[in-house]
Amino acid sequence: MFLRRSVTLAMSLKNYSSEAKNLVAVAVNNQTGVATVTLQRPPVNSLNLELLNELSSALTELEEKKARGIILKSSSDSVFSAGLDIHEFSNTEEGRLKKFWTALQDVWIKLYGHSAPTVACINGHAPAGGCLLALSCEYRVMLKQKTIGLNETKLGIVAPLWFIASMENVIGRRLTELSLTTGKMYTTEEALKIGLIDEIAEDTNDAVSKSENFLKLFQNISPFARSQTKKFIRGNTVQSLVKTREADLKAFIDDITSEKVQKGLKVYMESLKKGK
Ligand SMILES: CCCC/C=C/CC(=O)SCCNC(=O)CCNC(=O)[C@H](O)C(C)(C)COP(=O)(O)OP(=O)(O)OC[C@H]1O[C@@H](n2cnc3c(N)ncnc32)[C@H](O)[C@@H]1OP(=O)(O)O
Repeated sequence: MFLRRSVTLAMSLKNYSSEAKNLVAVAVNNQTGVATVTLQRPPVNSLNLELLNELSSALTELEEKKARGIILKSSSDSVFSAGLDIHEFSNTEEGRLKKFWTALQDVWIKLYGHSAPTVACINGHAPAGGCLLALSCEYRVMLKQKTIGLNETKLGIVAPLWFIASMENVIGRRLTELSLTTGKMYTTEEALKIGLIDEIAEDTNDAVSKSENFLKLFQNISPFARSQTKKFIRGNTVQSLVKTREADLKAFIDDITSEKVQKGLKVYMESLKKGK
């Protein structure tokens, strides 16, 4: 019965792009029903509106098709995701800004509360929004010699409450406060020490295999019992954004379009380019 469902899943999943480019690829293993969702927007998988929309559709379809697990990874071995595409912030066209933030909220709500067990296979650096995606999963395997963290204060911006909650639910309030206020980027080894990640991998193959091993823990667990338990544990966090989406969107638009933040972002982008 399970095998039949898996085959259906594999056959019905398509590439998630409404455009010519595919920014997110989904591959489902016929035997296990586990989906590998790969971010593929070179050079750094920065999250723009189109990528977020594709990721959101992929997560919906994997929910509908009852995927048995999700591994979220990058097509690059260097960067998992550089976080939100900073170019979206300088686009002050309000219509697009609204769609962009709403798409990010959608992705977070779907990923954080997904019925399937989720693993972030962090095969590269994961600052800011990249770290948020990883924190939204249930388990994190990260390549050695990379960095991860919520560094928003370094850009002169304030991480929304749901970014903060995502970290707090993993490493606790004290460390979250220190991490966010200082905009700390942790090395892989430091991240393991504080519980921000669960395992270190030598390379991407090793990371995928460790991610698959985590998902094997659920082979003999009822998917219903597992996902309901996850819902009980994560439900309040998800609801806190669901109930305040409009206010959160307004706060984002007000913050990001302010002259002070725009100036700071310009300086940050220049420093990124100089850092080459
Ligand atoms: C008020 C509401 C709160 C909003 C919340 C925001 C959360 C966010 O996610 S903000 C985004 C924060 N992200 C970062 O600070 C990451 C910045 N990037 C890096 O640190 C590095 O790029 C990297 C460690 C991820 C990768 O380093 P690497 O040496 O491999 O690549 P680079 O040469 O630095 O970058 C290549 C290329 O990509 C551009 N770029 C990098 N990050 C972003 C980004 N987040 N958005 C847009 N573009 C990005 C970088 O400028 C380079 O472009 P050029 O080749 O044109 O110079």
